[in-house]
Amino acid sequence: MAAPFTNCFGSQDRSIGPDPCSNLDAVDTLKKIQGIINSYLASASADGRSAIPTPQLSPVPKFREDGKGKLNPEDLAGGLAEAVREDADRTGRWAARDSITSEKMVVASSPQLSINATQTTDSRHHSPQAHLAMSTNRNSGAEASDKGTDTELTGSKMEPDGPADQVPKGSSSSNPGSAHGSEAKPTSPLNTGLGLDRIRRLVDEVSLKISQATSEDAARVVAATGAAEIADAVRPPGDTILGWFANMSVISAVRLFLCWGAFDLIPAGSEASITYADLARRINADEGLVVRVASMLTSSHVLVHHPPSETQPVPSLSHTPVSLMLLSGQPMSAMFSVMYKHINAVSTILPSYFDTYGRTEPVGPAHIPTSYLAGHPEEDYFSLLKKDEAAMKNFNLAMRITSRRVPVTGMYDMSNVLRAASEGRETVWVDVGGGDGHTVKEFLRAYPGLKAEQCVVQDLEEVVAAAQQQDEEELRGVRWVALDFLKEAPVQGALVYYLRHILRDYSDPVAVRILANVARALTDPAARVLVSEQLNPDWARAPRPPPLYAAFKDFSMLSIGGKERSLPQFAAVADAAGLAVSAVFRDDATPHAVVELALKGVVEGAEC
Ligand SMILES: C[S@@+](CC[C@H](N)C(=O)[O-])C[C@H]1O[C@@H](n2cnc3c(N)ncnc32)[C@H](O)[C@@H]1O
Repeated sequence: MAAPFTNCFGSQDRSIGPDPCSNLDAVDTLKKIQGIINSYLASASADGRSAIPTPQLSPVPKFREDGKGKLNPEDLAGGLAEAVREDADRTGRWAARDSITSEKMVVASSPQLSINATQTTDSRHHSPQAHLAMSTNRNSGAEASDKGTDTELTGSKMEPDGPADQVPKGSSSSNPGSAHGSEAKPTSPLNTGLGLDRIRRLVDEVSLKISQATSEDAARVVAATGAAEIADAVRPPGDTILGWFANMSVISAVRLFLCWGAFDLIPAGSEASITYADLARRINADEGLVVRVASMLTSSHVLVHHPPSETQPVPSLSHTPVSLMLLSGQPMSAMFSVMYKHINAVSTILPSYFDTYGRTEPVGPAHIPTSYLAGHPEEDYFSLLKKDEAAMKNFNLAMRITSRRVPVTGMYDMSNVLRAASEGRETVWVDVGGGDGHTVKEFLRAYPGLKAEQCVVQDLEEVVAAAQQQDEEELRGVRWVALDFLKEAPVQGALVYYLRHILRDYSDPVAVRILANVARALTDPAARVLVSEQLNPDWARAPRPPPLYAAFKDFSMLSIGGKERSLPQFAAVADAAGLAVSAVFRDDATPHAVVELALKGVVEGAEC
């Protein structure tokens, strides 16, 4: 590993943030949140129920089954309870299996799944029984930890039974893990999510997770996620839906300001602002219209509103750290355009897409929602992108976003890589689908022992040509090689083949094709393929719903025919490509991980 340094949390920092010891103290912030929640809890009714009223719904017929008429909700609660009990049993087994995961695991047997490259459907065929038997790697050198697959809050594995108030009426399940020792209170499905137990549990979870965070950045992610979850638990249910409308309006206003170039016209200095009138004049719009659109952005804290004052007699607008990320040329601004298309624009055609292709997961690479939206369903995502230079440029810029939620370095144990580099190995690192080289750059920065000359970046011809033109100083010496990873093997003989955010763009059959091509380049038994992506639990059987960020990333992948995967799903595609999982390295604040693969037969215990 690279020389660890001690951060303000007194432990090895695993994140490369601009300022891991910034002024925000996540622990203090959490204490304040706790104070607010505690005063709320103190004011809640004494019978243990939330002070938030249960919504009064119209008496519509609810549970119909094949036209056989209404089911008795009481019976349903009993039936549900039974189903939940069975599920809890299964869940318990899965949680137990997942809880033996450690920083580094060795696959002791190959997966029970098989996928062949011509298969046309994917995850629905994955048997829940498919699993990997795992044991702690004696060579890892990393302290074993019982982290669950997700370390963001909702996905945590701290309490496998899930919140007590998610147990439907009639269930005998109790809540032995509650920090308060309270028994699960029977609730009707209508009351789900409104109980005090859930709030107490969330507050405890946030506290615990923050105390476990290894860096300020990681603590911030956990505190922010936790605060949002607590807010969700406290919020009156109608407000939740009204909140969606507000979010839709914020997105629409951001898009208008981006299209009008309005963010760029606001001066960026800390004291600087622009009057509404001046902004309206410069974008050729009515001032009244600008005020209405900008109000969405000031009320959502994207921009700051300055009322008339003695020094500034006319009202004006200024930037926040959020709007500064939306300036032209900023990766997050470029990502907004990508996500707007993948999520918002695609949502307008999704029902028609599934009517046309059937309600199945897209298998791609062609006939995916984004190509259907573009009116060229026969094209795949990247072929369409290649034809639009501006869109391609925007996409590559978007890939550069740096966020603690999508880490690059800090997860993988680089000892072997650095040893090979110091021994003068010619080709150490090949970044397959490495774009403009921004991830290689992060590795070169974080691990000076690795030399640019020992690295190769491979991508589509157009992307490589554009990257070479940029001629970035930090990337001088890196070898650029054009390749189509759907058809060709990368350069042979490297120690590491690194695929970050590649497999998630594709369905299983296509992912197998890519991995099989990479496997053909592995000439050295020590060679490893590193898949750096989100690692999901089996969401349908997980004790808790996924973290919102994890869920949205997977959902947005649907529009390009891709998906985020669980470890058994990664193992299955690897197996079909002649590879096996040799180790897993998890991030400490997000579900991101590096899944290490080796040729089958060279991994300890793996079947040939
Ligand atoms: C989602 S981006 C990931 C980029 C980079 N690895 C990262 O983590 O930011 C996918 C990358 O794969 C490249 N790509 C797409 N199709 C490809 C193909 N058939 N052959 C080679 N590269 C391809 C894209 O140009 C893009 O750079």
